Amino acid sequence: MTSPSTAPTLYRATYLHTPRNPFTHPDALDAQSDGGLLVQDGVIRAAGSFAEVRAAHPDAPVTDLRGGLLLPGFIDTHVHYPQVRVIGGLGLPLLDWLDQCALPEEARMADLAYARGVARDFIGGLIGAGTTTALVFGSHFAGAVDAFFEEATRTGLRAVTGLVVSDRLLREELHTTPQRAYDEGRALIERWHGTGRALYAVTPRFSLSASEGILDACAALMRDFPGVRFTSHINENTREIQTVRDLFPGARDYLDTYERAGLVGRHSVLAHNVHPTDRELGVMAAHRCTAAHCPCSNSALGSGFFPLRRHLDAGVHVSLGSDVGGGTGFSLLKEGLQAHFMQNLMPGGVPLSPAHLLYLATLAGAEALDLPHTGSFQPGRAFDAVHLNPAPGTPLDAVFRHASSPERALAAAFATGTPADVARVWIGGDTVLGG
Ligand SMILES: Nc1nc2[nH]cnc2c(=O)[nH]1
Ligand SMILES: [Zn+2]
Repeated sequence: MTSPSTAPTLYRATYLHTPRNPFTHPDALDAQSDGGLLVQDGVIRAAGSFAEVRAAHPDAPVTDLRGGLLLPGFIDTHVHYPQVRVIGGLGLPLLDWLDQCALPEEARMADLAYARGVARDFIGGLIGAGTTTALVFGSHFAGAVDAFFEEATRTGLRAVTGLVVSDRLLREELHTTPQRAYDEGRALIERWHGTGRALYAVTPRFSLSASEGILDACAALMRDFPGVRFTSHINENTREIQTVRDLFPGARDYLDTYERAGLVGRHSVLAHNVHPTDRELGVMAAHRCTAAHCPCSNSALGSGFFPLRRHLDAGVHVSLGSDVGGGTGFSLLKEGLQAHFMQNLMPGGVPLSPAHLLYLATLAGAEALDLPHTGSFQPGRAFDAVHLNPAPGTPLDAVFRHASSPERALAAAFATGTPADVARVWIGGDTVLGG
């Protein structure tokens, strides 16, 4: 039995979205300076100019959002739940930062009451930045992962997450065994995968902290529960890469440590990939897996410049991640700007237009996570949206009021927008912030 329909709403706004990929389609950006989106039961039913949608739906009540910009909700494809309270540990390279900043805090997640508070801080931060879907690196503790799914359910966030598993070289209290990794993962999958908006992601932390046995346990979960997603880290830092080489002498490269276990596929999202080989890029493209680019983190931890051109030339799908707390905050506007800066500064960088940045922050994530009902404003998709409406008197407000085109306003939103400019957020048609 389907539930009865609710009344439609016609949103009137300057809106922009990328129904296509601007790296392959030159006219990918759809910008409506006076646009209309008809939403019913959380789904976009009609989209276009306000005049056109109005004419077809003369009786729908109108919500007037003019004055700001309406964008699809942001999709963050790499962000760590237990690290929200340690954002800002600047000045350390990856392995020192893990030892000194991240892992001591992650050990605190053993305490369920603590974890519940962190889950609130974390999801509040995501939604406050306009993020409506996230692939979230979970906790090493199953209770903390439960707490996360509960908070995601309460808030309405579309969340893909799972138990983080490791069995070497971290801290003793963060280690598990292959059998426990499988058993706890299985219980979490059965409880949460496909429940409401929640999906499960099998998550070995990185090969550096994983034996072959634990990677095999991850592969067993992927085999036994088709449809769960996979995420981990790869090729982030040169010292990390050398250590992985030493730990897996039989592997051709870092990717091969995952590939041999059968963990590289259409539902795999590998974060960073700052230092890939050509072989790795070729295999990632062949398996249609995604590289999650985290430019603020790569800058803060000094990991390096992401070779976007090589990914695109090889045909590897790329999405965006904030990588909180190696990253510096939840805003995908800031990540887009930092990606733009880094591509500008590196030899052979890819010039990124506002359309590229919007795509990376929205549809690219939907494609990475295989969530075709999110990521753009095409009719049939869920109404996941963020309304940027800067306070009067702010520089972004001045640009918005004088912008010569919606695309200019979009560029300014990436250049100077922050969570303070997020006025309202919807997920599946429900207002989850503001309103
Ligand atoms: N940036 C980052 N890289 C990692 N590699 C393994 N764990 C982490 C983490 O927490 N953050
Ligand atoms: Zn990470």
